[in-house]
Amino acid sequence: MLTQHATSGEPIFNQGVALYVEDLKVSFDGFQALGGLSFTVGVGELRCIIGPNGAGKTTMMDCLTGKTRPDSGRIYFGSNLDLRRMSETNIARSGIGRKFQKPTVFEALTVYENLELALAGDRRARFAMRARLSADQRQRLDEVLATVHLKDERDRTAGLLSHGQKQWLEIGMLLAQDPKLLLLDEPVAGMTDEETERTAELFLSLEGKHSLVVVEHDMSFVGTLAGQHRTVTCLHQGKVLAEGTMAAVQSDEQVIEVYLGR
Ligand SMILES: Nc1ncnc2c1ncn2[C@@H]1O[C@H](COP(=O)(O)OP(=O)(O)OP(=O)(O)O)[C@@H](O)[C@H]1O
Repeated sequence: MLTQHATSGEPIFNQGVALYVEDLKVSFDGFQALGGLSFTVGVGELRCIIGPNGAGKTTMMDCLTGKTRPDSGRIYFGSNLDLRRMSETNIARSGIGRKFQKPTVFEALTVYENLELALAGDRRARFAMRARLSADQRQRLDEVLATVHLKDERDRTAGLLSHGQKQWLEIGMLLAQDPKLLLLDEPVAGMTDEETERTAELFLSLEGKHSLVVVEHDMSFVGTLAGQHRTVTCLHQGKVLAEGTMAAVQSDEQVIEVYLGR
């Protein structure tokens, strides 16, 4: 790890680590939401984070995006960027995209127009016109449409999409900006079983091209994502309680005690 870290620019992934979190602590009015959280996510890794309500998952995501400032600890993106010293804007520009639980697409615009806005980078820019896109950009959006299963809905008003399709559109809006790290907060909440399955396929198809951190309570979805080999991290009281394969975490006595139940 370098001793001098930058506060803007692109992450350098020369050590195979996309995200490095060490001993992160956050308190709200004396209540400790994160109590020494440490974990790393590899470049191109798909990592699921689970844990009971109040475990600190959202607070952790808020620290990664600069929304919440930790009291102490370290967060590095790549080997060079010190996220604790970066503004929310610079963190987003460096390639960290976050999707919140509730979709926030522009309902009155078409699917394609939503993607155009995302590509423009500034979601307030309501005048991003199709004609202004370069051939490369149009190709990129076509690829995104295919990736998020919305090719046939391209000219549909976003407000008319199903809940699952709106979630995919929002993921597409993130992908339009080609983030290196995607943070996804309860992405399948409220989805039908079929939509959930397709979302798992989508995330698995993104593995390797992006690093993904998925916070989710739906254990069957987490099981599909984790398969036999990927790492799952279980948080409890603002710390890592257990980390390992799905099978290992699911059979961990402490995880059963505080989260999965008997
Ligand atoms: N702004 C805040 N002010 C005070 N307490 C907060 C604040 N944000 C979070 N907390 C508390 O910190 C703890 C961790 O909350 P957090 O939302 O990070 O948990 P979580 O793991 O995301 O839970 P859930 O699964 O319910 O979303 C909770 O006890 C919560 O009440």
